[in-house]
Amino acid sequence: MINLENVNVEFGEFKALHNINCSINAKDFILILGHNGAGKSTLLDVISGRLTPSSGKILRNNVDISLLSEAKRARFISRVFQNTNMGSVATMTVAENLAMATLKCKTAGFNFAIKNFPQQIVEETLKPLGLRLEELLNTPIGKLSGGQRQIITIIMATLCEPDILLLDEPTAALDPVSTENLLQFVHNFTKNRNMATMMITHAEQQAKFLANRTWVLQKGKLESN
Ligand SMILES: Nc1ncnc2c1ncn2[C@@H]1O[C@H](COP(=O)(O)OP(=O)(O)OP(=O)(O)O)[C@@H](O)[C@H]1O
Repeated sequence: MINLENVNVEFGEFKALHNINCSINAKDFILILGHNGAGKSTLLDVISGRLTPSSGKILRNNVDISLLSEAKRARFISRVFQNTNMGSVATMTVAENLAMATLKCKTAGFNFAIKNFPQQIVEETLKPLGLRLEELLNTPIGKLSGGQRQIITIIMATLCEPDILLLDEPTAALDPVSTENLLQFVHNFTKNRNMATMMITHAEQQAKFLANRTWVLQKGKLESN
């Protein structure tokens, strides 16, 4: 589905990614491990289009997307950051944030989206979680706990059914119990979807039950693939 061919990323003299070759298939759950500065976020940056490779190619279904903008790739590649402020708006309610996320796949405006709030998100996604998040729809998202907000952010990132979900240390700001809950949520949420997930984590032991593949980056090189 997504293939990286001989991808290099250079910042001036410094080479952050060295000749990366890998493939990401539908339904893969790939853990990305590595020390600080190993190149993990840079790898997600180059896949999401935040960075353009210095050389090499990124293919989606055999089409070269290396020069496609981040905004255009967002239709099929969704990214969630450790800082939930980057994926949701604190002062807007949970419902407004979810409605806003539906706009990514439509041409309608925000007023239309909020007036036509998709109840199916409540019935099909929120209620089955059993976390009573549907009771918080009218609460500003900034008032939720870090774990609750991260769950809503991940749901928002997947409303347009991307091919691939990129999770950049989604548990980094969470306590151990919230980390367990979030990982369990991610497991339940991703397993029945026809979507690949790549997750950067420093919580390898806790997260390894999620993954069918584990990649380790070391000084910009992909050690296991
Ligand atoms: N815009 C940039 N300009 C120069 N160097 C950069 C830039 N972005 C990243 N780097 C360098 O590239 C290397 C890889 O950074 P990256 O953020 O990908 O590491 P990481 O594995 O995600 O680390 P961490 O676990 O600390 O988040 C680091 O040495 C970093 O300093």
